[in-house]
Amino acid sequence: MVCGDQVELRRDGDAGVIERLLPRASLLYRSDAFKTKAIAANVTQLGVVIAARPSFSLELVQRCILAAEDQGVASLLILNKADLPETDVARERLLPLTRLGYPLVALSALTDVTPLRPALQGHTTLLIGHSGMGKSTLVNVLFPGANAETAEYSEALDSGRHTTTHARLHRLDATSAVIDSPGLQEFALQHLDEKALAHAFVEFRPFLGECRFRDCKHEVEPGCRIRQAVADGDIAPARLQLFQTLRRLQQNAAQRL
Ligand SMILES: Nc1nc2c(ncn2[C@@H]2O[C@H](COP(=O)(O)OP(=O)(O)OP(=O)(O)O)[C@@H](O)[C@H]2O)c(=O)[nH]1
Ligand SMILES: [Zn+2]
Repeated sequence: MVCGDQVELRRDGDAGVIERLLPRASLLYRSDAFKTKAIAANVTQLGVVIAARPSFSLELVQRCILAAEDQGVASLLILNKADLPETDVARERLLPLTRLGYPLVALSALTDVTPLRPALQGHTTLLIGHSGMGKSTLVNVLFPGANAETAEYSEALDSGRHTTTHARLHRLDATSAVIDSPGLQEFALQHLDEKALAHAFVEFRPFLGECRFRDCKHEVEPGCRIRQAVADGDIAPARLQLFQTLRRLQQNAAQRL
């Protein structure tokens, strides 16, 4: 069982006995060099916490979104530290994603998180963010008393305590919740095969299955519909490049097994 799972309980005096694990609407995975492990179930929205400072990796943000897409989970860009003057630059760097339709909410966790609240409504949101983006600050403001570890504690995590981190679900109201997982910076992607990976790129979807060759790698093959879409301006070249990078990584991972 993982965080976010839903179960049927049977009452047994003061206790409850888990009778049945209900089917999962989604399941997200984390991974290290050795294995891939389920981290949270039934997430309906991924909240990627980003900030202008320290600088963030656009590739990492995209990898998280792709893992979510694979599970049919929506993504929300949470641009924190909006008080920083470099925020406009960060917003511009995110244009390739907002253009694809991923919503962006800018806020400053230090001063006011209200811009975020409507976006959390009705969702089970899993927060993810690279160290220093302010995810813990945000969780602490949303859930006073939850005591999410801020910077000092995370450094202890980096010194070899990764395995003890686990996800925790905080309820906002009857239909909304936020899952935080200390130390979680990335989801696993390498378990996706080539087809699933291509499908995770939302803008590829209308063209998939339309290449001349069924096993087209969208590389040099004639009649490639995806490369045609890039030429037509329907797919950004950088996104196809990211796909190729991840496809090769995934191929190498498969060969190692
Ligand atoms: N200027 C500004 N600083 C912020 C904001 N939110 C958080 N910070 C600062 O950013 C730093 C990192 O915040 P944390 O909440 O510890 O970051 P985190 O993303 O949880 O990082 P880890 O704990 O390392 O995983 C701290 O010094 C915060 O005070 C904000 O809205 N504006
Ligand atoms: Zn193709």
